[in-house]
Amino acid sequence: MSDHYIAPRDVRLSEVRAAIDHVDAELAVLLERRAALSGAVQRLKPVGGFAGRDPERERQVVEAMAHRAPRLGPDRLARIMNVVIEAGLEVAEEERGARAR
Ligand SMILES: C=C(O[C@@H]1C=C(C(=O)O)C=C[C@H]1O)C(=O)O
Repeated sequence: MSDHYIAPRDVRLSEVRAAIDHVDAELAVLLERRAALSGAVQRLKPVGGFAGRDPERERQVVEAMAHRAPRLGPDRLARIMNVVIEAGLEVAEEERGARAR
């Protein structure tokens, strides 16, 4: 076997990793867009940011996503979306602080 031999499994691995990189690139764009939309909502609400958190709305978000992501299921999606939502609220609060300065 030469040093340049690439096992079929490795080809497959790099292909699948490339597919993951592609999905992650899309995910990053969607997460950035979601954070911007969440920031817009915070500016429209009477009480925005962490103080205006709406658990019922967050539950609805997860429930809707669970229909589209049955493999992940509602419990894992709730954990994922909690992090995503908190990240959006953090960005909104940082930007609000920057605007106030
Ligand atoms: C964006 C909102 O504010 C917060 C952030 C949410 C989100 O990122 O999906 C959902 C509910 C709220 O906790 C909203 O009330 O719709």
